[in-house]
Amino acid sequence: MDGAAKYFFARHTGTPVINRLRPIFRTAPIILAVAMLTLAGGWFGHVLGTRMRISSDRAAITSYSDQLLAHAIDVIAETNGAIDAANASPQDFCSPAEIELMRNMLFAARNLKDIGRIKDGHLICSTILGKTDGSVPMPQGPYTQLADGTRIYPDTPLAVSDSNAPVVDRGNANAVIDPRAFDTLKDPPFHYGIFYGDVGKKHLARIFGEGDAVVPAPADGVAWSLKSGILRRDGCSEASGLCISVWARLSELDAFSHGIVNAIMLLGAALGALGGLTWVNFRRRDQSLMARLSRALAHEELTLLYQPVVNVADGKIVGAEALVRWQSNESKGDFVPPDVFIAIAEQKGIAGRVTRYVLNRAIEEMAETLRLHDGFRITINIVASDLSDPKFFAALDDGLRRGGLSPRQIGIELTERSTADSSAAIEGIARLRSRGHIVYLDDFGTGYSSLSYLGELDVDVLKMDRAFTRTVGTDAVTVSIVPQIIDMAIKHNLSILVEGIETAAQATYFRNLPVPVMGQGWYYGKPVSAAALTKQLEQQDGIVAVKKGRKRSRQSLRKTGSSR
Ligand SMILES: Nc1nc2c(ncn2[C@@H]2O[C@H](COP(=O)(O)O[C@H]3[C@@H](O)[C@H](n4cnc5c(=O)[nH]c(N)nc54)O[C@@H]3COP(=O)(O)O)[C@@H](O)[C@H]2O)c(=O)[nH]1
Repeated sequence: MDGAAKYFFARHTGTPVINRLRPIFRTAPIILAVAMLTLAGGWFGHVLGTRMRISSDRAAITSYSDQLLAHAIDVIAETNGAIDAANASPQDFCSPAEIELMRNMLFAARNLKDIGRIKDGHLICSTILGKTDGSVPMPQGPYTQLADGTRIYPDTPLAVSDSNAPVVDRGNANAVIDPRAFDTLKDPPFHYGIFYGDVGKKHLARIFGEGDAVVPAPADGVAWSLKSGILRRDGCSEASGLCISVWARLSELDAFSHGIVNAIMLLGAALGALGGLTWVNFRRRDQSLMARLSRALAHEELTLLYQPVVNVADGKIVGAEALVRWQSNESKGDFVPPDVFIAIAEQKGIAGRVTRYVLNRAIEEMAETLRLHDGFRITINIVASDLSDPKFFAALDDGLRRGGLSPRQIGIELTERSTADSSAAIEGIARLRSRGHIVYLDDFGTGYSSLSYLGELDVDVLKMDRAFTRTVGTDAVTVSIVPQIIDMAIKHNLSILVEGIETAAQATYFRNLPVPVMGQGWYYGKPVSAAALTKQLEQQDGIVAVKKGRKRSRQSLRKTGSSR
């Protein structure tokens, strides 16, 4: 295809467009997720901030309401006191002596404007007017009458001036409350209404405050409401006969609390964004690790080390565990620990590729040694998914055939974790054993299964986790579990491989057990290369491979009497 044809083909199949859109498809969901988390964080911050702000606004309103109530109690006490004293006056009705008496009472009061005597709906005398001609009528406006005969006239035009004030009368006396009695307590943006009367029967008159005719709801207590951006508190006290309503527009309340809400909202948004970016970062890191691992497998960058397994009785090597190593070429030769990349490979579904890689490589590197050392065995670690993966079983068959090995020479290690789905594990283990492989239960005792669960898993060897080995010779509580695990293995007719033997004392402890055990650990040898392990075996068994594919043992050579 020439250039023009290629261009035509590409154009008409839409490839360049898709290629150009690909980064958008890839990044759009990430941007969307981060944006959503940012918005969710902001929303959460806003809700939290608003709650905090409302609770602080409530505290401010409550404190203001308490001040008003305390003052209202004084005002009402003075009013009632003056009316009662006038009614009980020992002087002649509206005599100069009685007017003098009332004037003295007025001077002593701080919140009253006038005190008077009334008869037949007319003011007969008062502290300000003195004795009238009897033609001054009592206020004609609406009033609230209480059970004891008290009448409350809210905001009444006064006879003595052109101002309005609340007037209370009872019996033959009345008192005019100073209309500015609450002026010193005015505190914008708070608004208030002060009601007096019979709280229990909700028979109340507004004596002060703004023209909100709504009578507070609670008989004795407090009610809050938030409507149309107005926060309102209605509080009543039956004992004083007073109800105080205080309200304020949220938008006018303390600018500082607005600042707090905004700050918390921004903090929430920032935390949401941070969470989103961290998630993206982890995802990218996992994905890039995954992509690198995939390339490393394709380029055969992963290597193997082999850790000797010995017969504890005489220290002779009877096997080795293949352990994968990854020195990533792409990140300046960084070592990535196997438990890290195996876990991610398992999550992303490519752990099976690692298992098959390790199996193939181990057979490639160790087949000759395995053929020469009859009782010697290499074990490989597998993951849960391998137990039901046909590719794994095919790779086993293929590897054994290529290496000319018997299945007993390739042992399979699976962890307690991979046996958690017990029915698949039981089936997989049975399949491996029926093919002649020796199956090891790794990390035994670390928690995924109980000791009794062992009976269900038909394995050959129990690998006791090094967490228990470490306790030998110490006072750790778990040391008591070691004999229990050994007993359990004996009871189930299992061989025992003790992991992590690091000291001579530990080696002695396991050597002195009543049953023979295998051991693995730094005391016997750290993981080494295939060549180093082969050398150790050659030294141990006196067997060497003859170069260029002619493989014979010294022993067999000695037996046939031939020399090199
Ligand atoms: N599925 C696969 N899992 C694998 C493979 N290769 C390794 N692994 C698993 O990764 C985990 C870590 O392994 P590693 O870092 O290789 O550590 C092994 C030994 O080096 C270490 N060890 C051995 N002896 C001692 C000792 O005396 N002290 C001590 N502190 N550590 C010691 O133990 C690890 C082997 O453990 P185990 O497998 O339980 O026998 C580990 O879980 C590996 O299984 C792989 O190819 N596939």
